[in-house]
Amino acid sequence: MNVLVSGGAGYVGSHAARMLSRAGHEVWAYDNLVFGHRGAVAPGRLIEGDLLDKAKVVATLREHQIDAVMHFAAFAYVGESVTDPAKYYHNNIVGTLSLMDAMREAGVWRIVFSSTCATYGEPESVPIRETQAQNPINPYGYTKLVIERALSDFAKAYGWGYAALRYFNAAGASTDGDLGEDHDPETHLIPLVLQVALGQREHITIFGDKLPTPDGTCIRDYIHVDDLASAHISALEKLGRGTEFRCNLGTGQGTSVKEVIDACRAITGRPIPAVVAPPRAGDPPALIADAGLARRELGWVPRYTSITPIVETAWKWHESHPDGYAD
Ligand SMILES: NC(=O)c1ccc[n+]([C@@H]2O[C@H](COP(=O)([O-])OP(=O)(O)OC[C@H]3O[C@@H](n4cnc5c(N)ncnc54)[C@H](O)[C@@H]3O)[C@@H](O)[C@H]2O)c1
Ligand SMILES: O=c1ccn([C@@H]2O[C@H](COP(=O)(O)OP(=O)(O)O[C@H]3O[C@H](CO)[C@H](O)[C@H](O)[C@H]3O)[C@@H](O)[C@H]2O)c(=O)[nH]1
Repeated sequence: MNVLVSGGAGYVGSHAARMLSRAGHEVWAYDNLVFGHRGAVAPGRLIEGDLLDKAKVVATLREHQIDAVMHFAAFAYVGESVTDPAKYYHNNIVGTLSLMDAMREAGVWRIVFSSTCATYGEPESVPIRETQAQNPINPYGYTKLVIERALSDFAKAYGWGYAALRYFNAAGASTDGDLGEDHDPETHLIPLVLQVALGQREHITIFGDKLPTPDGTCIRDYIHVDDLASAHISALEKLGRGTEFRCNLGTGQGTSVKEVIDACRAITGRPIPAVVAPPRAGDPPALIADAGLARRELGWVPRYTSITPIVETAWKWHESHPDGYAD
């Protein structure tokens, strides 16, 4: 297929674009480079543009005879979405609806969408199944839920085929160390811990150590970025007219903040000072996917099921790219 990857110069999108291309698809990344990196995209495959520039999206879809869109482009800082919700509603909802209008105009009806476990809000129980209620507790999660709903309506009314993939915590980097996580500002746990290992930060702050978990720190389900990418390709290949597919992408394994830090100490061999601070507002103590549906429906099996190999790939990237893509 000819695939347009929105946000293809970003962290998850760049890994997916490369895997798509290696699987034999023709791939173009569409990114405004607000957070993306030129160096994360194969030469000649980056189209610089904004989701909100509908005319440019339509022209791009037509010029490259696009069959499907993988839609990663969004803003994704949970905290900022609370303090500046307008920015999130505008980019993640208006921007995505503009992309969807452009797809209709160009006759493109297949889309794989980056959703999030943040659409569940405070989980009713853990592990989280797709049947749980979705009650997001921040604007970021709500913007993603709105698009899930819009996609469902488009599937019913216009015969679109879509997959909304609810990632848990994306982590790790490509095994060859060429692609990795480079966010500015960085807020995610693993890159922050590895920046401490590199001497770029003095310590890692643990947000709470008296939570109702076995070691008192937050538990998350870390899913390798290449496993996310392979799930996207499996989902894409499954889309027919009217297909509606919504599923979690996680390993089903929980890892605590302390366990992540210990894994980073063991892998880097460097001391990583940690300081305990109060819990971060809105952080549920434990988020773990029930990952059964993706396995059953997509035949998808994550390659990375424990934190050690995930951190090993992340360390390979951070050690060889201490300044990220340096662009
Ligand atoms: N990283 C995670 O743990 C995680 C978890 C759940 C869901 N997600 C979702 O996955 C997707 C990718 O996340 P990421 O971590 O790779 O983020 P990222 O910021 O690295 O990538 C997003 C890319 O989209 C681009 N972009 C943003 N707005 C755009 C616009 N209006 N027009 C064109 N390009 C635009 C940015 O420049 C960036 O390159 C996001 O939709 C995010 O909400 C991420
Ligand atoms: O300096 C830090 C940073 C994080 N944490 C903890 O580490 C865990 C992971 O935090 P991240 O910020 O790496 O990830 P989140 O779980 O907050 O966020 C992820 O899940 C969200 C849904 O809740 C969104 O989908 C978001 O895009 C995605 O990165 C959390 O328990 C957090 O409290 C720390 O202790 N110290």
